[in-house]
Amino acid sequence: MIRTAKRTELIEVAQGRRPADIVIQGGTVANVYSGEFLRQNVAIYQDAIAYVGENEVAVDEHTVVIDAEGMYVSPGFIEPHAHPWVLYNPVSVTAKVLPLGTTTTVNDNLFFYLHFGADGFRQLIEDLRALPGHFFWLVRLVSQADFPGERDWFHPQCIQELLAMDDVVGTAEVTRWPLLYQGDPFLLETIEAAKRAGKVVDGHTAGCSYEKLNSIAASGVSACHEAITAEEALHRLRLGMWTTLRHSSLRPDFPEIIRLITEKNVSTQRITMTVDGPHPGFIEREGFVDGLVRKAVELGVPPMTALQMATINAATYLRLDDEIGGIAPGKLADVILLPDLVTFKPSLVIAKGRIVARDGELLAPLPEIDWSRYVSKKPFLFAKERLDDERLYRYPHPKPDQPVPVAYFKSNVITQRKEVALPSVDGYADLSHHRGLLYAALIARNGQWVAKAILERFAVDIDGMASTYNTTTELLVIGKRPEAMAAAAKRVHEMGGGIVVIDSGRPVVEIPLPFTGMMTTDHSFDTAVRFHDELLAALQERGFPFHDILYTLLFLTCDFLPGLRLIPYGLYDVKRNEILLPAEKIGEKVAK
Ligand SMILES: Nc1ncnc2[nH]cnc12
Repeated sequence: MIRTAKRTELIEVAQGRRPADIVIQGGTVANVYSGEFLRQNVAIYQDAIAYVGENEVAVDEHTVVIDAEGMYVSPGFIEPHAHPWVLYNPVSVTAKVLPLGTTTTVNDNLFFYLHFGADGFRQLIEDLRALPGHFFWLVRLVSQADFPGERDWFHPQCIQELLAMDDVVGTAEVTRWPLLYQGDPFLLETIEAAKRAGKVVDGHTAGCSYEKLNSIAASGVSACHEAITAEEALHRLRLGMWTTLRHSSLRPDFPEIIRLITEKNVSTQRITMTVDGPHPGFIEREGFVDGLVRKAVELGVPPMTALQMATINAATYLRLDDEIGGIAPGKLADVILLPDLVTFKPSLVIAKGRIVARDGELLAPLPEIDWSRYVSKKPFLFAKERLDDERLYRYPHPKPDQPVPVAYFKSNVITQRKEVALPSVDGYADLSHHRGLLYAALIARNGQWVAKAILERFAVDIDGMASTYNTTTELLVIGKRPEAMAAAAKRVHEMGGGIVVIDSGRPVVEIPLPFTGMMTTDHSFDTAVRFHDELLAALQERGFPFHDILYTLLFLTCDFLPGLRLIPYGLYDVKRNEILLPAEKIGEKVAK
């Protein structure tokens, strides 16, 4: 990491021979190394901490002296597993969470890499270096929905070149973890290379048994955030993995999982926490890492332990503890002032030695990003009129005596295969007598294929909606009326990506997402919150029975969660690893 303060100068400040830039006086320092709270002064010089102790340090007329009487002085929070694309974008989410005390985020690169490749992603890394706070990356090794050419796109050389960058601290979660279990050579070689480069290997072992976790640990995975019970978390801890406790909008699991600490009496040294890319409304109402600390303490975790998990533990896992994660001389000056250890809402945030936020207000300037670099000039490679063809959305059903596999939503993101007998009209399934069944189609943005499914228990009364917000970022279209589905799909096509809901022939929700089809280019976080809240309300009014619509859309097209999914190869049964209905080529017959 780059530090501008020279060590010789830090030594001079520590000895009172050079004035500090910032002095925080009279506060109680949370020493996350020793686990003590100590009444001490902290001196900052340029971007680093120079002194922590009881002495008065040298000041001059330029020194900012902060009276921290009655306050706790804590290291800035670290989010070790962020997904900066949930309608918000890297800039707007940083603007939101920095004033909440999160001075470091470590971010998944999935959609940036999928859309821009290694060169474009490198450009984005450079553009985002101007963000206040620290913005690190984890790089994906595979996508979340296999597609033809995936292995060429995620080329070992590209990945290894990215891993050589200082901004990249490791490899990102491999959601298709059975590949690791089977010892996939590309993954194992890249993991080995990452380790040789001193980087971490983030994991994603949802639903993995203790026995199978042994193989995953053996493959080199160093952390996992997918435990949903205290027992599962303990398995990961015992097998030497850094265990990241998750409390997210999709899975607010702390009340259960925190029992790892409050009941099982384990060492917390290798436990960290994540909000795992929550939807914007969740951050608005529950906070970010501050919210995790608050919740953990509310559930009985001692405040020091919660602070350690949110700071030094994360930094140590990330191999950044020589630079960040604690308040000590020589470390980068990421410091927050907390009026109490209940709300954990900082009144002042210092990142890299600069005051970047006060009382929840961002003070630091945001970088001017030239978004036109990242907004595709041709988000769809076919004319929108093609989307009028209703056969794109109808499910083929040439043999009415045989049942049709239906994806039944058991929960927000888990589906179950059901076999349903349906009538057939002109070779297509007729859903008109089955309230609750919907058509779903995933249409390639290049206009070459469409994958189809029938859904149950999504939103019974939805006429039509379309969304590039899904893990393929292709055009996902859902509804009970093909003409409304076509209208929604065409509107998303016109917007160059986004989400549209059509009811009774008119749009009731329109969310433009020109940045990869997942994000706005708006620097205002409030815009993302408004979009999210409108979408969830519109869907719930139309029968959506769950709490997190964005994750339902995101994962309907993934290839790793049970049971039926729409992926570029077709309708996919994940457990059986079987394509039940191959994607149709969109030829002259279907789309003229
Ligand atoms: N696996 C994942 N992919 C995309 N966004 C996410 N947010 C949380 N988990 C995610």
